[in-house]
Amino acid sequence: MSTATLEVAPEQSAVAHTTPAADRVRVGALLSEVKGPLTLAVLLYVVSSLASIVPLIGVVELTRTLLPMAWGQPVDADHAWLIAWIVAGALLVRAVAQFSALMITHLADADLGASLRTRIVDHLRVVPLGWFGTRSSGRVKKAAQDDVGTMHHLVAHSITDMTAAIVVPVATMAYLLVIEWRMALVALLPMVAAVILYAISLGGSMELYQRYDDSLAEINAATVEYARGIAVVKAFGQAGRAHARFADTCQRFITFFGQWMRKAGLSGVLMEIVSSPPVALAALTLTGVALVGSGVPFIDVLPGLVLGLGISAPVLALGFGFQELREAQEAANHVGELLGAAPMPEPAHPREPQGNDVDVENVTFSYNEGSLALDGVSLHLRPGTVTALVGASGSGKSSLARLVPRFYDPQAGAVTLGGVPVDHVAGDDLYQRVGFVFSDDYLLNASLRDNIALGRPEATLDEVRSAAAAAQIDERIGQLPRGYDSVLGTDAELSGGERQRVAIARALLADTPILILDEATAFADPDSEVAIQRALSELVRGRTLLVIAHRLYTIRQADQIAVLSGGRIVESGRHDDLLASDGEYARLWCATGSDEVAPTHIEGNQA
Ligand SMILES: Nc1ncnc2c1ncn2[C@@H]1O[C@H](COP(=O)(O)OP(=O)(O)OP(=O)(O)O)[C@@H](O)[C@H]1O
Repeated sequence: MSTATLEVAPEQSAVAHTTPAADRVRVGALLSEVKGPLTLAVLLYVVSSLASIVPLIGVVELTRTLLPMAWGQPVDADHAWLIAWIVAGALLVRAVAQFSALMITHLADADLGASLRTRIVDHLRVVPLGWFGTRSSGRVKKAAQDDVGTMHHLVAHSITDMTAAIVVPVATMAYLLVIEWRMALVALLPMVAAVILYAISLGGSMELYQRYDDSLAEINAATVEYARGIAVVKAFGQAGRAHARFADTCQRFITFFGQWMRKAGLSGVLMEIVSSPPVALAALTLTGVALVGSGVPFIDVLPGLVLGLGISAPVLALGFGFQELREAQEAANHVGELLGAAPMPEPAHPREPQGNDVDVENVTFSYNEGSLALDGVSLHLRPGTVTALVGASGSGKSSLARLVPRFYDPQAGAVTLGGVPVDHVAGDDLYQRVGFVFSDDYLLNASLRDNIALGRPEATLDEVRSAAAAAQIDERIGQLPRGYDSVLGTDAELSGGERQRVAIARALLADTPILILDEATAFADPDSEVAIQRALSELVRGRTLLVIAHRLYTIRQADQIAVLSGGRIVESGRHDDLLASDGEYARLWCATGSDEVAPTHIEGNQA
């Protein structure tokens, strides 16, 4: 391995993580769609590589033809011209073949990049909404951007470079063996030595590469953590400790890298030295002189001197090629992992819900094979009523709420909408009936008008404005320099509470009969609590609302309160009845709810 190949690898491999075996994808499988153009490019590179040797052979043959001049003998001028024309022709063929091959590989790369990105984006449309968590945007960015970029180098350059690195030495060797086999063998020696040293430096390298990737990932994570948390750690007077942790991580990497260099570096440096042109030239010159001294004609030694360098020089290119192949394999694994995410099955024969009753029937759900997030839960949401889910942190409120818009499918039991299991309702139909405002609600990098009209792109500006007015955000948008045309993040920045009101305006305009709301979201910004509360009162009117309640005082008037504990509904009823029964709700109320001064609350539709 060359020292160059040991230099800091591209960033993308630094954040690599171990891919589950099931999701590993061979690079070849990803490249299969550009197999035709790549094969053509490789063939053209074979031609170009062979053509690149011709001028060197031409020099030898020209010398052979013109050598008689040195002794004052006539030369065959026609033959000399023929060689010159063949050399010129070969140079032309080489240029055309190389240019065509590179054109083909770059076009194939563009096709492959577009196709992989399209496959990734298409696949994101069918994965369950629950797949999109905190890590998902990073994973998608890495696969669609970094990993597809890594494939670019392989497709556009490495495959052709490696073709040349194999064809040139093999063809040169064949030619030299025919002319003077001893020069051929000496020319081969540096390559053999380089390959042995490369194998030595590769010993255990897969494990070392993995450790290298892991170490870089650790440094990346430590850097991000340090940069993100610096305000907090400084405020708590712990900047020194945080820095020390970061410095420790770097030191561990330096120690590991030093050990690796000591182990693999020496053979890497030796490999570079033995495959370098001066070493090969020295060996060939000494051999040539010895052969001429023993009576071999100089003209038979000359080809070895002129072409011998071409045998060992490509070893480095092969080393780089293998390194790039390894990185492409890593990238292919990440892309495969993303494309392997199980899609949310769409019903083959969708059914139309009859009405807007939501029934959760004896549902059991877990995120993984560990503990159950929901255990035998049943709940009925009557149209036009407000149901609140309450319970301690981790009791399963969000999990239950997210089953209705099919973020996940339960392992047992069913969630039905209008009498039809939600997994039998077409996705578009489901989202026209069920809307949600969750804490991680995302506003697009688009105009406020487009953000609000997301669910109804055909809505007029007046409709958008009246939804915004009901959500108590119209006035604030009016104050922005470009009003409803303001683009978030470019023309306008909004506070957390204001963003929430935009999300509520969006839900209002989408006008779904069923709405699921994370109340913590709605009250994220205390300053705008009253404004948001007014917006919510609009939202509730005439709709079925399922609210994940964190502040009990806000849901005292709810039509139904379901109390969750350890993934089970342990109580349900209205506020007064639940208090009277002196159970879990009464305990929660005493612990939190009754202490609050309630400026506002969500009114039940039937209250
Ligand atoms: N994406 C996830 N992957 C794995 N486990 C999860 C995931 N989300 C939640 N859980 C687990 O499922 C259980 C129920 O969590 P859930 O978020 O539904 O509770 P919650 O009552 O909404 O909590 P909180 O009030 O803190 O938001 C918890 O044990 C939680 O750790």
